[in-house]
Amino acid sequence: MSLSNNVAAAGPVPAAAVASVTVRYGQSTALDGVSLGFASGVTGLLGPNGAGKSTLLSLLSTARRPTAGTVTLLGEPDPKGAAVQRVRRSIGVLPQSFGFYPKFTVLEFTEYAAWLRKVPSAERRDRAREALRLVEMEQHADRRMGALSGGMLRRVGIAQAVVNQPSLVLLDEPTVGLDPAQRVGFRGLIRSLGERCAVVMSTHLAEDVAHVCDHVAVLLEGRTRFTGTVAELCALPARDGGADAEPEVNGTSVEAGYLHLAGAQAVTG
Ligand SMILES: Nc1ncnc2c1ncn2[C@@H]1O[C@H](COP(=O)(O)OP(=O)(O)OP(=O)(O)O)[C@@H](O)[C@H]1O
Repeated sequence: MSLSNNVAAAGPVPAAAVASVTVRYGQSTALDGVSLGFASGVTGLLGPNGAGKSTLLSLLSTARRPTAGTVTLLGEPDPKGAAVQRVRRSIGVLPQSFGFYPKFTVLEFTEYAAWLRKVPSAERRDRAREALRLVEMEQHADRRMGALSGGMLRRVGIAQAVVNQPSLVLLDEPTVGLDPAQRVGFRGLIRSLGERCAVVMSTHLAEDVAHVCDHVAVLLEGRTRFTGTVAELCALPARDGGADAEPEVNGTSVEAGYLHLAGAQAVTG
């Protein structure tokens, strides 16, 4: 794909990931010739249930390979074998739900994640503490995982995703299940992550996109329906309706832009 088509093509930062892919599950097509690039900052993947967001994230995490097409990750085109292992060390993933042994302490769990990501043993404890500091969970390092609130668990989920100091962080609906105050705090955390590396975040929540994302890709039925800045998404209804007012970028205008593309389908699922 040409970088001029990228979600996040602006600036001199090379793309952390470029996917030009089709994915089929048996007879059904989950991604149909999707071409997207992801660079620094936070890119939101917006789309209704079944649009293909999680499938795209699974390609970017190397958990799945496309049926057709290629995924270039951190400069490595179509990584296989040793290249996959190398690339995985620089990727962090927060899945929609993650398993853990409830008796693990927060620190033990985060160190375990560091071990999984092949962080050298001499560095694991320091990296785990640093990741917990980033998500403001250091003071809870000795608490058992099974005793954490939902919001705390999401924070530890981010800590385990960044413990290997990744260049690419993939977050699958990171704010689901958080109360409004936690969601606001979490958005700040994700924004600050986007200042260090490329973050790709799937979400159903227009408010999250408005407050967190630099760029947005809208997926509908396995196809890319829109790529651009959040302001460009918000401007769509006014542009196509002929109005010349610049809409303010907020959750309502992101939702209006999205609904303009998606017809009657609701953003929240
Ligand atoms: N393992 C699988 N086997 C068969 N079909 C699948 C599988 N995983 C996903 N699909 C199908 O692929 C399509 C895309 O699913 P995907 O989970 O990527 O969408 P999504 O946008 O993440 O949805 P949601 O917002 O509900 O999480 C859907 O039609 C889904 O039913």
